[in-house]
Amino acid sequence: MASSSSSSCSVVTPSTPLVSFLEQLQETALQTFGDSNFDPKTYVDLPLKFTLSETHQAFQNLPRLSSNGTVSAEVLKGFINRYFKGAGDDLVCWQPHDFVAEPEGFLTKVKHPEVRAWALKVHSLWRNLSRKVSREVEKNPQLHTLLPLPNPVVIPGSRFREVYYWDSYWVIRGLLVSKMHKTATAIVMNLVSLIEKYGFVLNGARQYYTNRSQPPLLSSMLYEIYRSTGDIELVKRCLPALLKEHAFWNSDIHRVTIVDAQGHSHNLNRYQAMWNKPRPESSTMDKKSASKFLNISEKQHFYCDIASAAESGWDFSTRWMRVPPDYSTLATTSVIPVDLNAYLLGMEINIAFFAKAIGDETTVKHFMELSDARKKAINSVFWSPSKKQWLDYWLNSGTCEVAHVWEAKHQNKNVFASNFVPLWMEPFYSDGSLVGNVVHALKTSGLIRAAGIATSLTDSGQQWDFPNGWAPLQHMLAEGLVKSGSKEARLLAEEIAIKWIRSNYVSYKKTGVMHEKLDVEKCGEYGGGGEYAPQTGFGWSNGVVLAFLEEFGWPQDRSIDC
Ligand SMILES: OC[C@H]1O[C@H](O[C@H]2O[C@H](CO)[C@@H](O)[C@H](O)[C@H]2O)[C@H](O)[C@@H](O)[C@@H]1O
Repeated sequence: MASSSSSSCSVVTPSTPLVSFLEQLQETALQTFGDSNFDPKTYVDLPLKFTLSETHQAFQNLPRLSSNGTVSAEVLKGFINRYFKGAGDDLVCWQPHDFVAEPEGFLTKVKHPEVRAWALKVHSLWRNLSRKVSREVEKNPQLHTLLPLPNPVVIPGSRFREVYYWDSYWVIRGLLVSKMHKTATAIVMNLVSLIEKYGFVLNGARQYYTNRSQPPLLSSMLYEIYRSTGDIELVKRCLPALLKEHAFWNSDIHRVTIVDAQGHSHNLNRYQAMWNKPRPESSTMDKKSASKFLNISEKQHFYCDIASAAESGWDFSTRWMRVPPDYSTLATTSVIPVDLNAYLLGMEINIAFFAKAIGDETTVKHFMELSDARKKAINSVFWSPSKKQWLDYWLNSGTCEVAHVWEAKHQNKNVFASNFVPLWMEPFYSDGSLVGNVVHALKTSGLIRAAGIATSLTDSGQQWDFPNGWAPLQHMLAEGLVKSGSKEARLLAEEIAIKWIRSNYVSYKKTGVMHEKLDVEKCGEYGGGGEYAPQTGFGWSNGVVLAFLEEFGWPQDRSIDC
């Protein structure tokens, strides 16, 4: 069965000759080196030393083995050394000017000496993760898939050697705890520069990420910085870009109309990449996964659904599969996701807030109306009165309906941490009776495990599923609970934060590094699954540990061990 969706996936961003060539190199490298320890992303990150045509010519002239037409390992290694710099060599290490080893007023509520020493270590990791795009990229952009950016960046770490959109939100939350307001502001300005150039914030700052975005949290980054600096000039500078980003997310490809049980129409949004080919950074894998589809349009749909899952940040998860855990039934563009619509509600509320701050009443009125409408849509389409949480909504497959008629059976009854993300948004966390119900639903959901909140209840082998726990999910849910002002909700948030901090601490002590994701079944163990080896560094994990320690502190007499 082809992955089908109600969308045509017909909007496609053109690829560049450089990316297409590097994909060819990636394919050859897989044939030559084999798939053990093979990371396809390495090859599309290689900066060229000479022009593309010289490099291409030399590649075509490589001697092939007469037995099977491939290139020998020795020849290919020699070619790569001669014609390419190393992956990541086009970023230079950078020492942020606003970093100090122990900032004044840093984590005053952390009294436990070991935890405090570790928190200072985590704080110091900003120096390891800070980079500047090298001048070379600006001078010769045609030799690099890395995109030039005006300011220094903070990267997630390891294979993620460029800036990422939604990761940046939790990096900024950590930087604010570290009193690094300038670095935080520089990150926002980089993302604004991407909107000015491409019309939206890219998944990451690479040529091969220009076909999709990621969960839209730029307005929330700006909101947090403004709350801590009061920098109104920054707000004025960023607001036009936010309006442009809002238009991007509400354009035809992302917008879906649902007619609810009472006959009211609601506009909601979905993820949809502007792409119908293998993702260049994982091209060899995507081609293999799509090989079961014989028909070209089925393949194109499948590729679009893969790239759209990457746009969701949840790449990959049973959330996007019509028949979980069968990866070939991925149909991301047929899902209206709860979390995306919660983020867009946040964006609309934030834009109204910024417009108010600068005295633009017309924009305030327009965005208040939009946020009211979205709140109603979230209640009508996603809310489940019996499960007391918000459920993703499946669109009918293979239809071209302009408006979809809501049916209860299309709500995805499976439990995901994303079902609770609306609680992170003011209209929901400030509703006292709703909060009580949602807290009860979360407590009994099965998601809260020994070492944090699980992503889902399905162990599919995909990284955005059980038993993995991800820093952003712990943070959004815990912060929503705290903001509700309910005592019971705060206690639950604190329980989640304590488990998460302990597990991060113990895994750090065992391995000497911070991890991208953790196994919530086993305190102190990092996570796994998915298409690449577990990564370390790690931007959002560091940010969430610092944000949790700032909110909850750590008393001297509380054990930090698992
Ligand atoms: O190379 C495979 C995929 O990797 C990225 O996704 C994962 O890492 C990101 C950076 O930490 C994170 O934002 C995302 O949530 C992770 O799933 C990348 O974003 C994908 O586009 C890419 O295909």
